[in-house]
Amino acid sequence: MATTLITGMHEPRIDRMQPLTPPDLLHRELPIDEVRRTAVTDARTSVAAVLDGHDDRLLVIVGPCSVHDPLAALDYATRLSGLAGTLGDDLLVLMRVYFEKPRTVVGWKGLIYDPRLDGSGDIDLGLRTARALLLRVLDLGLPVACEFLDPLLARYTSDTVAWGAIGARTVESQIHRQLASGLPMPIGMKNRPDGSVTTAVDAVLAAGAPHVHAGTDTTGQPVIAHTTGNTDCHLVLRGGSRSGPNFGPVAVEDALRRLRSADLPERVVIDASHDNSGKDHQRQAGVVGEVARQVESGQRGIVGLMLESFLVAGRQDIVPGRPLTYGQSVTDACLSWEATVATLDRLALAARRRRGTRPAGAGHAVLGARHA
Ligand SMILES: O=C[C@H](O)[C@H](O)COP(=O)(O)O
Ligand SMILES: C=C(OP(=O)(O)O)C(=O)O
Repeated sequence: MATTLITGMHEPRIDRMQPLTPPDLLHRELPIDEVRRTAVTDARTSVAAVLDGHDDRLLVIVGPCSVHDPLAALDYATRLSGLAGTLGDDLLVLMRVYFEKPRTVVGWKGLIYDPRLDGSGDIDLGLRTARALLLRVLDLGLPVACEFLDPLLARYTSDTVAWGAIGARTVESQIHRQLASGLPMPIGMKNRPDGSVTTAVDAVLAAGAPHVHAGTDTTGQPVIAHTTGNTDCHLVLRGGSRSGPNFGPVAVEDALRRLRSADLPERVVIDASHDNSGKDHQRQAGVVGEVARQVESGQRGIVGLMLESFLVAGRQDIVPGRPLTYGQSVTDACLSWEATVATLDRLALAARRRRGTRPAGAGHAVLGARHA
């Protein structure tokens, strides 16, 4: 399909256009059967229950910064599904299976955009590879988390996803807030890269409201979409380039206060990576330690954590002609598998200890309330 060129266009800055398989054809080629569909629906319900405080486990979204090698991702998923089962009484574990990378300037944009990692940009192959991997991860019994970056691509994979993110670079975009308002899973809104939490609170409010927007249906046909609003949206604290980390008790209380003032449920997910760790993977464990202390001292506003983790610690550059280290990130630096196990054990202990603490009275009374 990728070789057919679309002709007759006179766009001076478009070199060429190629057809892209519409979502429904890809769905037919790589179907989500009833068993997987039920698993995704159940996982979304479980995530919402943790967000609402009806389930006292911690939500943990963990996995590579980006998938670049489906085999290594599946290897990781196999290990994580075992660990998720062992810790399942205390943690609700989802795997980060991220295929779209929002870049600060330029760089490799993820497996969907460039599955060969060589700039050839075969998005058709990327979507096929991504969907096939998502189905295999589901078959391991592991729910999946993704970032939704290009609204046009969301329908290719959204039926497999239990938790979605709107990233720091797009959280201020009305287009992404509209998208989130119609998506069927809970969506985490990240604070802006500079650290603005207000922008993400605004995004939670905006996505909770109904919208009418232009989009495409699963056949690729342009449509006017009328959304109902997504009340499972919530804040993700990822630190900021100007304001610094925001995982400590003061920053967490400040975020919860902002949510309360906006009449939103007081709940935050904390991203241990990005500007909370200065993108230094070794510092993620320190962030988790601090967050675990808050959780076990009874902080119920912290409903979950995000970790960037892969098989091998650190990161590597994509260099043409140089083989890549198996299981190591090609975007942000990740925790090793061994460090991940220790980190998740620590979080499970914190969730257990929190069960033994008394819920704070007035402060968290709105936990569990659904935003109208
Ligand atoms: O999570 C990945 C990166 O933080 C994000 O895509 C931005 O990366 P960049 O600043 O290297 O472009
Ligand atoms: C790009 C990411 O994060 P952020 O939007 O917080 O930079 C990510 O989680 O992959």
